[in-house]
Amino acid sequence: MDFDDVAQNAQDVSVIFFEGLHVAQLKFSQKYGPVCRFANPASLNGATSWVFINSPENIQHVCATNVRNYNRRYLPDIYTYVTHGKGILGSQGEYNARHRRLCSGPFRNKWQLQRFSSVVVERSKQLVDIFTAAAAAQPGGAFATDVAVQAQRLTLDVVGLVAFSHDFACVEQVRRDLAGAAPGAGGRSAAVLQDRVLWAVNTFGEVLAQVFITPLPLLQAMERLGLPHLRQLGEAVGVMRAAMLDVIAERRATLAAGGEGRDDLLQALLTATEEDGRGLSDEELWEDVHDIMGAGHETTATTTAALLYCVSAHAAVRDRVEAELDALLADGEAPTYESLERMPYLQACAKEVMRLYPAIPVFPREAAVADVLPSGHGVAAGDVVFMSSYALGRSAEVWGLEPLAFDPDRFFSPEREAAQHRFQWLPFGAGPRMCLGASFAQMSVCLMAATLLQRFRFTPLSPSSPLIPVGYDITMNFGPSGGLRMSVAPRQRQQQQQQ
Ligand code: HEM
Repeated sequence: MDFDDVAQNAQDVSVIFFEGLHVAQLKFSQKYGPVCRFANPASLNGATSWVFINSPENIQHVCATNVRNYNRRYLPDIYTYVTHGKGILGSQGEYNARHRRLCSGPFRNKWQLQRFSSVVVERSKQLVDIFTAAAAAQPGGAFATDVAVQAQRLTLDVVGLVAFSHDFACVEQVRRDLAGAAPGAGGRSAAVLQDRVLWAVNTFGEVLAQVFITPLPLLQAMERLGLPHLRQLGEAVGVMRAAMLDVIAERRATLAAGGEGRDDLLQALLTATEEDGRGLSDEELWEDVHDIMGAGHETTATTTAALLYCVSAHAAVRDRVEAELDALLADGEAPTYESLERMPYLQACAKEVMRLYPAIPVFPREAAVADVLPSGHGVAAGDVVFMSSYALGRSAEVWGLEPLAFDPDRFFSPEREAAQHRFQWLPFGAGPRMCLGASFAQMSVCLMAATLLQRFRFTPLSPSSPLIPVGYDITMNFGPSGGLRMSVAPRQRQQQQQQ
């Protein structure tokens, strides 16, 4: 079947470049239907065309039925430039599959997840204590803060502890922040940065986003000219690499001396061996741990912040979440891994948040050979097939009328959930390159939100609209509204309110 040709006029190109691929994908599906072909505007990687698909049936074909033809993730040239095909995110084929196997173990294993859940809850409780003190210090018993910044601090602590038992102590920074200085304005506020490693983590993400679709020859020219972007990127990678190699050397020395190991990702990787008995080199180890931190930190933070916002901005939803938490947990009792499954409504809220605000909005693949999609549209060898959880999540064809309404019952009502296609809710992507931290992320987001919503009521200040105006660089951010500023006040348990 021919494409109802072809999205490539100047207006369409400007949507891609100025509004982003995720918005383009949504707009093109509204304008041209669920499949459209786009002559590659940047000639990246020599691919012939970009094919945008936005229907669960076609996505199922690419990510499951004929996945062999699409098992290469399309990677912008900057990835190859930085990672040289190493790490999990920037690699392909057998290297990627091998490293995914090694790294995903701890994030799937129930025992490890349970252990990681205590890290999440302990650090969230520390934040609760800090918030409680900050509220008590205010005459009105409430204070205002950028919840996106605080969620970023919380998740950076959690991911550091879980990945390599390093405590960034960012949550402690919240205490100092609330005691005096004005709260930071955005997700990457300078106030978050406590040491050079944190500077490096954030600079890495920022610069990567700035040169995201710059083709390789241009990157090489920028390097020759010594432009600041790439110099900063190189410096950030150098700082992260040196810090991580120190941690690895220290841990290897402890193990060699018969010292006690740790229950973290690094330990799992240090002791992992391939069938041929070979372990990972230090270089391979640092790339993998770095990727897990990079992929897991901001994604989990922004999702948690968006969840706190959405629940708080919808009074009826907030009342149901509070009722669920108060019925389940006694006064002062912290949520646990086990109690999560008895929070179906909060879990439904988290899913609804990820439908509207997926932290990573697109997941592209390259076609190895020519193929025909279930819709009858042809794909040529080398085409890049773009799929977008953002466009899928906001599609009226997929979700019915009012796709932008925040309605957690889509995932709470068994009948409504049963009517959904298996490939229509995909915030973690799908297929062999799907997010390997999905279970850990869902658990962390819900446990952090439960610990905070159990004790506080959040009131959105800025923005205050039901729909959050989000932006995307590599991952989602709240730049368009300058953060997620909310007032935070301790709340009474619902039973107490009724007395
Ligand atoms: C709410 C939080 C998160 C969201 C929404 C999210 C989403 C995603 C998405 C959409 C992808 C690309 C999938 C694809 O191409 O099909 C991805 C990849 C990845 N994610 Fe996550 N992620 C989250 C948290 C995490 C966490 C906590 C970790 C680590 C513990 C993690 C580790 C990874 C890794 C390593 C990859 C690359 C996989 C590969 O290239 O083979 N993510 N994530």
